[in-house]
Amino acid sequence: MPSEASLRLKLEKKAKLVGKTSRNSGGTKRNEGSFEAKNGNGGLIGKLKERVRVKVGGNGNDGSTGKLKKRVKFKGGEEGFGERRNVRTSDYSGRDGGRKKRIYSKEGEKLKTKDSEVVVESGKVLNGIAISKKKVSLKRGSDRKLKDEVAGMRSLTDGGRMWVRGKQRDNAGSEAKTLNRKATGKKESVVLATGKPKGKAKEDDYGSALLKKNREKKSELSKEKGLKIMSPLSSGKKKAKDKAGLEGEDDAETQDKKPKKKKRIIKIDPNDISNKRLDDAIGIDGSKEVKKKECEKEHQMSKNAQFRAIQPTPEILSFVEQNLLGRRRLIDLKRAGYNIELSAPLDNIPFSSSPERERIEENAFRNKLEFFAAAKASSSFPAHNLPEIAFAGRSNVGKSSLLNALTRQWGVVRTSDKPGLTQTINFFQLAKKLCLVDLPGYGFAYAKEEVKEAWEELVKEYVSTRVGLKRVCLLIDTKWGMKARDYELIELMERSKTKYQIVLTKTDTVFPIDVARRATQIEESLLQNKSVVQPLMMVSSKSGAGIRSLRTVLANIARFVKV
Ligand SMILES: Nc1nc2c(ncn2[C@@H]2O[C@H](COP(=O)(O)OP(=O)(O)OP(=O)(O)O)[C@@H](O)[C@H]2O)c(=O)[nH]1
Ligand SMILES: [Mg+2]
Repeated sequence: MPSEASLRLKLEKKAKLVGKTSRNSGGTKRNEGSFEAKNGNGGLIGKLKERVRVKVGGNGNDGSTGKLKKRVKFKGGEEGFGERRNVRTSDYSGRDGGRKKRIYSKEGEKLKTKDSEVVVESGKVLNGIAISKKKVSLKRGSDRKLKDEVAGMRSLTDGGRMWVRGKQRDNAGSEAKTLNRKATGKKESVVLATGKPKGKAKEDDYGSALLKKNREKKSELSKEKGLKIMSPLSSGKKKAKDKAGLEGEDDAETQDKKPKKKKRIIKIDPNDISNKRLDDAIGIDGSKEVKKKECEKEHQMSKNAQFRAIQPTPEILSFVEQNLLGRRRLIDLKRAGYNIELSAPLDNIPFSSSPERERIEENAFRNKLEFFAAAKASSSFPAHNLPEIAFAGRSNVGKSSLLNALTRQWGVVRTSDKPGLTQTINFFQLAKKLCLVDLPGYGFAYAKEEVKEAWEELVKEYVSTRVGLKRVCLLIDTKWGMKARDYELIELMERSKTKYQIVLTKTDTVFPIDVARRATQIEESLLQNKSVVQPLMMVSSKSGAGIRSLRTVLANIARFVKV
């Protein structure tokens, strides 16, 4: 019967195989068969299926003594098997013959045998064989063949690719090439690198059959998964190739087969108010507030940059220099002959000739400054029988101080570094010649909102309705410039056709160039205004700079005004 004949044939084949295996374990033949590799001391048998088993004779010529098996597990590379694979190798020590042992080697760990040492250098390699890793170093010359066996194992696990290291690279490499060529042919064969330059790997029926089977299985797998089987070792090189565009046709096909990732496009529904978008909400860390602050800072910076870009007119620059306006060192003033012990030293007129002094003494400001009325409401304003000059401006700008500086009568008008000291309209007269009016300030002040509003209303009423008001000195802090409330008052005075003159105060707090810049800036901003009186004045009640000039300008009002 044909079935009996085939059974008999199979039995005979098995019997043959058993005979060969026993010969190999004895170490008499070397590298015979694709799955057999032996060194001088022992045998190695590798089986590549889903698992690869390697037996290495640990000590002595009898390979049977070293039968301890280890299991090496590694994951297939990205383009590799795509599944876990097990590799079994024997323990190099060979002491615990026949007993299986699972060893997970770590990086740098040395696996010692009696005659050899295997060092795993890096990575996830879990055994001294280090199939998927870079370097396996072996010590002692006698174990060079073991190294070859390891290389042979690599060749197996690389799916037929030869991987030979060391001195035998050239020879073994050539062998590998030959055998690879064979493998690509119709008759598939698998070869172990023997490590012997002169030795030639021979095919074994059993081994080749196994490998063929294995290859078939792999190819089936790869077909199923649409992936090319590659070892983890070769995956790096493969990537490099991919980059260089050296991909073969097969690879290109494989790439084509890979499903392309679809880009997720998130559409925002403008009508959806269920969830606020990030832009609409204040971040948990207050990012919106931070952004706002940054914007403000940028704006501020740009404003400063704009201010620095102002080119002062030559007239203003010369005025600043002549009147020693701006921040000056007291030592310089002392050297120039000014008495810095006195208030407003620059108004001392130390080197003035007597006619000059007389002229100053003659004007209205030489007279005694007298307080005569205070008003909290328009109804309590005093009768207007003198030409009036009012001093308006933000709180703490230096209105009261300027009155003292102009008359050089310190202490008549109360001043304070606390904004909001003057809370009523205070009327002062200079010997029945001139009336000076100290107005409450507007803007920030230490007072209740309703009280401040009342002041503002009172000031607005005064400057727009007061009969006999000849000029309003609108005081602006040189450092800060014009603010919104200042423009508000200007608008009001423009409407009521009240004459006003801009006076920059506290010029001693900034550099001379900045005094000139501020003056130029304000003059330019008020070019269209009709009620503004030129020139713009610059003073410092502290240093006395510019006080004389202002005094002269204001004294002229009194001189030419007939009440
Ligand atoms: N450095 C400097 N400080 C000044 C100058 N003029 C006034 N001050 C100071 O500024 C502060 C406010 O001065 P005041 O004259 O009270 O200001 P104000 O405009 O009357 O203030 P309110 O009455 O609150 O509206 C005081 O501490 C003064 O010493 C000046 O020209 N230079
Ligand atoms: Mg005041």
